[in-house]
Amino acid sequence: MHALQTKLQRSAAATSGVADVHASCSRQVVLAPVLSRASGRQACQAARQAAVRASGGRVRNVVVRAAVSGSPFPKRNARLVLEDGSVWHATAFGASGTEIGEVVFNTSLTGYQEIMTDPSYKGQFVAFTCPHIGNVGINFEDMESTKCHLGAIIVRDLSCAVSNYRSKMTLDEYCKKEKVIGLANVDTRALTKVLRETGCLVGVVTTDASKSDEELVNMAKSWTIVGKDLLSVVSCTEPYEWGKGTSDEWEFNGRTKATKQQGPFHVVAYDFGIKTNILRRLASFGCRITVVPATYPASEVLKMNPDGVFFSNGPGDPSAAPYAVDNAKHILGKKPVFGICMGHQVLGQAFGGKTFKLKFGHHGGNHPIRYMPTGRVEISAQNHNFAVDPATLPAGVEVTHINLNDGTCAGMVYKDKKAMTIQYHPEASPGPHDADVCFEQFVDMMRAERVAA
Ligand SMILES: NC(=O)CC[C@H](N)C(=O)O
Repeated sequence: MHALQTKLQRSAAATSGVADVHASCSRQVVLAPVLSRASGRQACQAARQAAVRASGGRVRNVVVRAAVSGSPFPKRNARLVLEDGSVWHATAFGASGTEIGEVVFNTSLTGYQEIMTDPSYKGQFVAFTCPHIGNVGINFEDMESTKCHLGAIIVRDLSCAVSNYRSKMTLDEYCKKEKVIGLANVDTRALTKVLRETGCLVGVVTTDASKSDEELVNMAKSWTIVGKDLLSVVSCTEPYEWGKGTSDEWEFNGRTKATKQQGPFHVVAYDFGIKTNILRRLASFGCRITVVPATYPASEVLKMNPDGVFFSNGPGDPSAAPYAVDNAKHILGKKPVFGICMGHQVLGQAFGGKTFKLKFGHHGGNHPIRYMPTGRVEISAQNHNFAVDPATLPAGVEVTHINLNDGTCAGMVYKDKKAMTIQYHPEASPGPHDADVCFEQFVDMMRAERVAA
């Protein structure tokens, strides 16, 4: 029996390319650890065929199971150490090393890839409340930027089998490629409860066993995201043109056609860490976009005489990039402007308002927003830790959108200055489409300006 087991093991290992196939106590059961290169199903199928062949027909009903516990990825230990002194032990995947960042939790059920490639997460670690992450792998179409800017991801259960027709690599492989540290087997529900109680905390993740917990706590205590200019870190360095819209399956409301016919509208977009789907949606609504670096002088933007200027999403503290606020002040009133997320905060400051840090921010795909002029409620995709304080805004600025979870300002219109802003993500990536209409409103502003001129 032992000999047969060994034979089964060896042949299954050789055929399936699995390094360490082993039989369990029942000789018909072969465990096939899922290699990152082969999908779980492929590895199991190959192991089954090889085992049947090797038994010379004696064992027909070979049961192959993907060996889930520990073996799909060589087990490496990791820790997340928070500034409150707590130590969270984890299994590492992705890159090795030590990183520091602010820990936020994201409640989206889908879209981990879009979240990971959103440059607004620079300086942060994302803990996913969705307990199962990695199941659809990574594809090449849903990237929100060319790289991963966040410092680490923290998950409850890393899916070892990938099942999606577009998947090109596993999450583990992607994290290795992008040098992002992954932490699995963390009780993300407990972690989220801590962050909700105490507010956002700075943390250190490490795969380095030589560092003491105390050393890591001190590291976490000595760092803050407040006051750090991260816009210029993630921004493009040279201007570039963008004209490609989203694919046809995005035309769910038939609205882009009408605006397209009135275009093209030339938009200059400040890249504070712009998400690609914002550019695609603007293009779908008939815009030709010139993307410029975060520090690009407003005078140069105005020289291009665009129809409108867009201020993008971006990471970190809006008060740490005074140059962006100065540029916005220079442009305000001269051209129709639209700001999303960081762009909303930068414009809020340019209007004369102040921003402040929320306790644990908004990160998810299910935040209800009320559009005040009509009372319509939108479900929105959100990712921000700072907010505009409406009490500091001058007369003339209308708060048009309210986050119904906590009543914070989620959108503004400053009619006299031809400005509109929203604090969340109408590009729906990841998230619902409810706010897509914002792009149309921006185009309407630009058209009205053309007519008036
Ligand atoms: N998505 C964004 O633009 C985020 C804005 C800003 N970094 C914040 O945390 O509030």
